[in-house]
This record gives sequence, C-alpha cells and structure tokens, in this order.
Amino acid sequence: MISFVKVHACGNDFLILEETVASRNHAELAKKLCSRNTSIGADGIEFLERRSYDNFFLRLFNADGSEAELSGNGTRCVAAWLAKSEGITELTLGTHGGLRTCKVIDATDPLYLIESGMGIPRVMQRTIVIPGVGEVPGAMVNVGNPHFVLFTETEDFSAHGLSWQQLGAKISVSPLFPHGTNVEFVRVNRPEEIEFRIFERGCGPTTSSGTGTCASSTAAIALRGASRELTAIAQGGPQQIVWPANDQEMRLTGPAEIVCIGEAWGL
Ligand SMILES: N[C@@H](CCC[C@H](N)C(=O)O)C(=O)O
Repeated sequence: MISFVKVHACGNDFLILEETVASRNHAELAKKLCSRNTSIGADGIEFLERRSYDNFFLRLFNADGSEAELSGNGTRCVAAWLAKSEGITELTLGTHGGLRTCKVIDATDPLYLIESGMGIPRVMQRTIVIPGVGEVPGAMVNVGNPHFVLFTETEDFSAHGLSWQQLGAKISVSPLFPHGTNVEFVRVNRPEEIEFRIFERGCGPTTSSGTGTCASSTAAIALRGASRELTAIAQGGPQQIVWPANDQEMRLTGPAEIVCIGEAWGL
C-alpha cells in the first residue's frame, strides 16, 4: 500500500508521496494514481524527499508521467502539508527549477494561505508559427519551467479562431518547444487585474497554476503595462502577485487546502 496526501490549490490538485515509496517508479505511479476514473485522480504527484531535517527536495511528475522542473501550486500544497503535519511555517524547498521559499501567512486548517518566493522570471517576446493556425504572437516566459503566454481580448479566451483548449493543445506540443510548454491565455482587465486560462504541459486544461500565474503576470507586467502588484484570476480563483522593480524575486500568494490522507494500492 502507498500512503498519500491529496491537496489542492484553487482546484489544481496534487498527491504528495514520500520519495522513499517511489523506488524509481515515479512516472508509472503518476500515470496510475493521477487517473481520475480508475484511481485517486490529480494533476500531478509531488515526491517529497527528506535529505535531512529541514532540508526538502521535490520532484514533480505530471499526470501523463512526464517530469516537470517544478510546480508553484504543488510546492505550496507540500508547504501546507508540512505546516499541518509537522508545524513548519516557513521553509525552503529544492526543486529542479530552483529553490522556492514558502511562508504560511494564515491557517484555518485544512485551508492554508501561503506566500511563495518564485524566483526571478525571464521573458522574451516571440511570434511562433503553428501549422494550420499561422503566426501567433506572444511571449516565452521561464519561471523555472517553460510557458508560452499569449494575449487575447475575447470573453471566452479564444484566439486565432480556436478555443483556448484547442490552441493550447497545439502549442503545448509544438516542435518549437523541444521539451513542450505550458500555455496561458491572458486578458488584462485593468492594470491591477489579469484573468487567464491554462493549458498545462503534461495534463491539459487546469483550473489554476502557480507558475502559470507568475508567467502570465510577468508577460502582462513586462509587455502590457500591468501593475507590479496585481490579482491574477484563473478558473479556480484569484492569486496575488508582487514583482518588485529591478528584477527582484516574484512573490505569489494563494491558498492550499488539504483534502485527505489515504492509502492506495501501488503498481
Ligand atoms: N500546475 C503547476 C505546474 C505544473 C508543471 C507543469 N505541468 C509543467 O510541466 O511545467 C503550477 O502550479 O505551477
């Protein structure tokens, strides 16, 4: 049996497993346990490695079994679990996308409000060509993992004659991105508020994304004059962004709710 914790951040849901149970079956476990019809269901698994007391490393596997550098929401979900289970309210977590800090700023168990240091985003304006669609202007943003952000003004986030889900699916696996990419469709409502939709690499449409929130905000701030302190609203709810001037670290604040602990049959 495999012990797991399920936690979600604005509907972007994760299983947390101890690294010690993975025994090199990370991808297979992710594919199996994330299945929504035949298993627990989640957008990904965070494998938590304890390198020593207070020294944690996370490996993130998407629902399709692919490994990602990190997840912003997933990291926050782990921080919520460590706050509940071990009383840790401030910590640094290692990921393949860099170190991420998390600080619990409010707790009404099982709901935690957490501020995360999300590193310094990098953004590059870019027009890509998608076969059957044509030129798609947008921006490549790296926040530890890759994102392609495009702006739209439509009510339903459609762009280039396609729904955001259809266009996101095409861009996500375009050979222009050898490692695939997450895709965000962003509307700037006013300088202090953006709204967006997310097509995630490795799991498709999701209701929220921590790194997607950072990438969308980065592009909106750098290329559309949005405010450095803003609310970014996805289908699963709002999160707060602060990106101080002079290329300092971006900070992300949002909720994480612990859903359940349980045991699953393994592979
Ligand atoms: N939902 C996550 C991002 C998860 C990783 C992503 N699918 C990827 O492959 O890069 C977040 O909250 O950041």
